[in-house]
Order: sequence, then structure tokens, then C-alpha cells
Amino acid sequence: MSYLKLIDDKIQSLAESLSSILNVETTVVDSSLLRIAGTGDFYHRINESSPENSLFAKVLKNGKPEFNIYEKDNAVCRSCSYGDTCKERKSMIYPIKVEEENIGVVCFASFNQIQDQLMLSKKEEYMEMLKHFAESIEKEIISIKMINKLNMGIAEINGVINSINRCIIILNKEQRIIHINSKAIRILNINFSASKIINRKISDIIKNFKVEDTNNKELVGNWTIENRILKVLYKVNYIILDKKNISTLIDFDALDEIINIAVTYNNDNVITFENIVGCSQVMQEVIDKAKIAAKSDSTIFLYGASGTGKELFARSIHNASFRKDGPFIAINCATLPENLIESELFGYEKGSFTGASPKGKIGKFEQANNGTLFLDEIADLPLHLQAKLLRVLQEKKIDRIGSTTPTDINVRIISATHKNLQEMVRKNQFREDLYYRLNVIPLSLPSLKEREEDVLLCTEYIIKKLCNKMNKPQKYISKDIEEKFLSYSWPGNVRELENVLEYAINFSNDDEIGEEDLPEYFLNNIAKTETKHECVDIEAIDINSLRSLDEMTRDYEKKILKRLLDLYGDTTEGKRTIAKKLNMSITTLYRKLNDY
Ligand SMILES: Nc1ncnc2c1ncn2[C@@H]1O[C@H](COP(=O)(O)OP(=O)(O)OP(=O)(O)O)[C@@H](O)[C@H]1O
Repeated sequence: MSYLKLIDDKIQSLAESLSSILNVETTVVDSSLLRIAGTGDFYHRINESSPENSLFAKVLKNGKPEFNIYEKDNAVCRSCSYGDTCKERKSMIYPIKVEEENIGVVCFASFNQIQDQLMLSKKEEYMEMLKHFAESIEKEIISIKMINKLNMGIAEINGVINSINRCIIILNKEQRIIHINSKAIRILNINFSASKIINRKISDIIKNFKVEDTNNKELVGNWTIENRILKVLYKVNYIILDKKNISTLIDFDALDEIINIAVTYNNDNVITFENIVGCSQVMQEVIDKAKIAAKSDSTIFLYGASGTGKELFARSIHNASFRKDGPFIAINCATLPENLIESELFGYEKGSFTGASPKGKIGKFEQANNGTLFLDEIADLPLHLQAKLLRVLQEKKIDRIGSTTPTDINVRIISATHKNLQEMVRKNQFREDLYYRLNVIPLSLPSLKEREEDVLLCTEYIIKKLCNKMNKPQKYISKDIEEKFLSYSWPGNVRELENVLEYAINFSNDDEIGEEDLPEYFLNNIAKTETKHECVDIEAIDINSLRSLDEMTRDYEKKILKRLLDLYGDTTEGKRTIAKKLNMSITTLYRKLNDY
């Protein structure tokens, strides 16, 4: 439908007013020559099409106004298929132009002698009036287009904020809600649909909430919603344009949800070394070391990229240790906001800070008493808590927030990270004394790429596990996929393999998993890996700044060593792995590292 048709009523009433003031007939057609409005003789032809070879068509094509005095031998009239049935005597036509496009025409026409006289004697004035008529229609259409664009923009913003895994509310200057995402509606648990919340004052929804910019800091709040109290972690940001506050963004999440994501408790499926798949020599060596470590009570440090099985090892060690009947508590230091880690780890006494539970709370250290505490992503523990953790390791006592008497605890610590902790120590981002306390037994977990011979074994194991869990018949991967799996670099390690297989099991229709069952992102990644150069790009060497071959080789060697140190860590264990990979003795590696 054309834009003109959308506002045909408005155009018709304008045409009628002009016609009665100027005493000529008026009509409007759109770009498909469909008559949208008309007076007098034109009125009966509304919704009819004008001839393709009419003067209207000419103005639409050329975008230039026309004044036609219908001498019957006029060239345009002669070729028009209306021919003798046309009663128009004179007409002036003006294009309607929006964004450089001719979307229709407006026309004044005479059908009798009096109208002829008027159009001839006031030709300029009538043409000017016709131009204004066209312009007023143009303005109307431009504003409709703008509203459409705005609505599209709003729909896009709603799409984006709905896909965010945080609760988002946006307020206008009057503190009325202009956007709210579905997660926010779910967490607030209010009895309104999204459309009914829009335009309400935020104070109608959250009774005791003061809208104030929090300077990018996350605060804990107890919000009153329909006589309920909701504990949230929230942030408020003013959105400023031209130094004026135009709107406010509230970004929040329920505290319970955050803590559930970050902390996993001992689950019913007891994980043991039997659950760790790997026949490769590197994996067997780590498993053997981990089994020995499990028998002692020393602190263990697991180093490995994401998805290499750090938590799997931590649980297996716990279940093979004398603490196996005690609790296994895991906490992820990276997912908890800084201001919550301390209370989560150490607990607090009743009434020790605003927002604290009146009963007080026991922390993860106390929960893990006589068991194992797994501190995942330890590199993300803030410095002030590193000091507190050091004290726990040294004195085996913890101080609850707000308490003056320390509590004795008996916990084995297993910590893990994918970051280079030694590098962080060098940069003063991690306490050296704590690093040595945690690193009593280091275990470096190999990436899946480093143990290629385990890829198909892990695949088989995971397919079996998932098919059982999902109640599906056993499946297997095609030869073609086997090859792809073997050549792929698996940056997300076993977790990535699990995800790819879970997707494939869901979508494959028969027992054999083929390429068409694999997720698109994975196939794209494979395509990228296949085109990636593995050696130095000789073509990229700058011929104008050549140095001696020895110098360039040293440079390249240095880069390789730096990359491997970042990957495996600057630890004795890490260096041993690097020497093995590069097929050199450990002493040669140390000499090279010293040289560089
Ligand atoms: N060797 C393995 N054998 C069988 N399953 C494994 C192995 N390694 C990892 N997995 C599986 O891969 C998934 C990821 O493992 P896990 O969570 O232990 O990795 P992670 O190193 O702790 O990851 P992140 O650093 O992201 O926390 C889990 O489902 C785990 O069971």
C-alpha cells in the first residue's frame, strides 16, 4: 500500500477545501497512478487507475510540474487512452516528492469556462497553491516515515535488551519506564504485562527505590515490590546527551540468582578419576600425579585453559581423599561481584552491615569444614581478600565479617585458574606469598589439542553419556567428522566438544552424526582453522628492513618461547612441558630463556 493511500482521508478533505476555495477541481494520484482523492468529476474515479500514457505519468516520470491547455491536438492528449472521454479542459500538475522519489502527483483542473478563466488569469497563484498542496502532503508522509523508523528503532532496542542476560529497565526524564526486558519482568515478578508497565513511574513498581547514578558501582538493595522484599545487586547509570540527562538505565539481578550461578554444591553423581577420559601419555601422567596428591592433604593448584577439566579433577581428588565423606564446596571467584566474595567466603555475624541477613550467615570456608574447598578462577580474587585467604592457610582460622573471635576450620584448598599466575605475581597483581602457599602441588592440565589421541576417545565417551542422559539411541560420528575433529584446535577444550556433541545429538535424525548435524559456529571455526597458516608468513617479511638471518631466527625463537610460557606457565612443570614439546633438553630450554 502506498504512503498516500495510508492518509487518503486527510488528502481528500484537503482537496475538497482547496476545490471550494479556488473553484477548480482537485485530484491526487499515487506512484502507481491510482487515484487517491478527487473532487467533481474526479470524485467518481477515486480508486481507479489513470492511463499509463497520461500527463500524470509524464510528471511522475520527469518530476517536473506541467500546465496543460487542452487544445485537442495537444500531443499528450492525443496519445492518452482516455481520449474523447476526458472532460478536462485545462490542468496543472505538480509532483509529490519524498526523499528524492516521486511518490505521486497533485492536480488542479477545469471542467467549464469559468474554471478555465480562473486557471488562465491566476496561473502563477494557482501553481503556487498546488505546490503548497504537494508540500503539505510531503510533510505528512515524512512524519509517518519518521514514526515508522522510530518504532523500528524501539523494536530493535527491545530485541537487544531482551537478549541480555541481566535485568534492564530504562526510564525517561520523568522516571517513567520506557523499556523493560523480559528477565526484569520475571525477576520483579509483578502482575503486569510488559505493555502495561511501559509509561508507569518506577516508584509505582519499586516502592523504596531512589533513582541515583551509582557511578558504575554495584550496590546491594532491598527493593519493596507488591509487599515483597527482593534482594538485588544493582547499578544505575544516567544516559547523558549534550550534557543533559535524557534517560536512566537500571541494570540489576536478584542476589539469589547470582549466587546460584557462582556456587555449585556437591551433587549426587559422585565424580571420580573413572570419569576422567584420556589415554594419552600427558593425561595419564597428570591423572597419576593427581591420584598421589589425593592421598596427601596438601594444597593443590590446577592450571589449565577453560574446559580442560579443572573442576573434574578437583572433585575426583576430593572423592579419592580421606575427606570424601566431608563436603566438597566450589566457588568461582570470577563470577561473584567483588563486594559479595568476602561474605560468601567468610560469612558474617548478624547485623554486621546494611542489607545483611538478621540471622548472620556462614561462609563457604565453614561450609567446607572437614572437606574440600575448590576456589575456581583464583586469579580473580581481589588483593585485599588474598591477604585474608593467606591468613586462613597459615593459621587455619577464619574471621567472619563483624566478628572478633576467629573460628577454627579444617579445610583442604584446591585452587585453579587459566591465567598465568606467576606473571601476575611479577606485575604485583597477585600476592607472591599466597602464590607459594597455593602452589604446593601444581598440576598442569593439557589442552585437548595437545592430546589429539584423546579426541575420539572423549567423543565416544561423551556421546554415550549424553545419549543415556537424553534417552536417545546410541550414535556415532561419521569418518568425515572424525577427521574434522582431529584437525580442529578445540580452543574451548572438552567443554566445547561436549557442547558440539550435545547440539549434534539433538539435531541428528539417524545413528550417524554427519556434518549437517553440527552447529554453524563450529563449522565456521573449522573453516577458519583450515585456512590459517601455521608457520611464519614469508610473504609478510619486509625486504627493506632485513637483518641477519641469525638475528631474525633468534627473534622468532623468542616469540615461540614467550607464547609457550604464556600457554603452559612459567613454572618448573610448565617448562618441562615446553622442553618436551620442542624436543629439547630442559637445560637447553633454561639456557635459551636466560639468553633471551
Ligand atoms: N578428561 C575429561 N574427560 C571427560 N570429561 C571431561 C574431561 N575434561 C573435561 N571434561 C568435561 O568437560 C566439561 C568441562 O570441564 P570442567 O568444568 O571441569 O573444566 P574447567 O577447566 O573447570 O573449566 P572452566 O575453567 O571454564 O571452569 C565438564 O562437563 C567435564 O565433565
